[in-house]
Amino acid sequence: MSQHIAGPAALALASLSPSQINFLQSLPKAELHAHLNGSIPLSCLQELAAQHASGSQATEFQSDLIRDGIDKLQKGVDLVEIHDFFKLFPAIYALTSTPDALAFATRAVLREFLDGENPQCSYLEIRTTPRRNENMTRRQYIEAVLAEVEKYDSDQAALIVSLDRRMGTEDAAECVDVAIDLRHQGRRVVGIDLCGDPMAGNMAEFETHFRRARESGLGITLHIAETAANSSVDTSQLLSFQPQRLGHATFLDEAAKKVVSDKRICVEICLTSNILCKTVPLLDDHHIVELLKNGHPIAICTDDILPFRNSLIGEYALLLAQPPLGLGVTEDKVQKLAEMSLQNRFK
Ligand SMILES: CNc1ncnc2c1ncn2[C@@H]1O[C@H](COP(=O)(O)O)[C@@H](O)[C@H]1O
Repeated sequence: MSQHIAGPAALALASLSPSQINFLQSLPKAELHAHLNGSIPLSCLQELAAQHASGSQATEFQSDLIRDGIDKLQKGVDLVEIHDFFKLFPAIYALTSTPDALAFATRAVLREFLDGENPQCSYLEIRTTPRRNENMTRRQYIEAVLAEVEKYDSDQAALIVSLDRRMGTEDAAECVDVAIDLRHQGRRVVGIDLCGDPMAGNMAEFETHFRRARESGLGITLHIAETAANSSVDTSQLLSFQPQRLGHATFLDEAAKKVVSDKRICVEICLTSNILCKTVPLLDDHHIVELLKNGHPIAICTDDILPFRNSLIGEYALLLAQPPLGLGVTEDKVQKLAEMSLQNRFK
């Protein structure tokens, strides 16, 4: 594991015995909610920054943006609230703006999760939002990432294409078109996600895109009710897209909770992310407590290991560690949760 971990996951991990750590490392488990550009190892980003600085095209504005962004990530981000989180990405995006740089970053992310003596997981569904710029089309973006994903076995890695809540309908349609087309060609695109600033966009406009994706056999996962400000209308609109999985689902109202519970929709749980983005004050207040009590399907995930400085083993340590550092879940139960994550992968 090369990623430096810090914060709640690191404290929980440090409190475990060597045999508990061995237990967590040996558990087969799936990482189902990891954003590509939020999961780039810092050392890889620094290498991309060095290449960028030596390139002739670097403008002063971009160089300052990148230096400032890397500096923040290196020190460890301290978010006042979730909206600060999204401001981290322009610097990262400046470094992953060509197919080569994107492929380089994707290789590093895949290695981080899947390679080495103690890989973080046995199966990874990496997700990313296709960007178009002067160097690449959205299709070229997806193909650059997918080519790296497909270097791994189909039981190890797959791609989810993310739509951003801020996307216009034509851009969203283009992403879904490419995902469907690649899937029809037998390529390893397994799902469509909806992510981005939780307050942006009109979800009614996404209905047609998710219907088409569903009808083509792609899995659907949606960031939902990530902040207290997300409305019931927004939440019920998203549930009408018939997702198989939900990201965060922190602030579901009672009606939404009933739908999620009745349909046993898997919730992708990102403990460190929610605590650092301050949507959940303490581990004990996290909605995982209720989901665990109800035996609801969940998958433990990292979200963005670059800014959150966590790891999948660290997130599992938050389950196993004794309170107040962790939730004190038994090994038997942790094992079942790891199995559950594998059962909820997209096909
Ligand atoms: C903290 N919780 C979150 N909530 C919502 N969206 C998030 C997110 N974490 C990451 N993203 C989304 O993923 C993008 C980065 O990866 P890709 O460029 O797609 O690979 C971010 O720009 C944001 O839109």
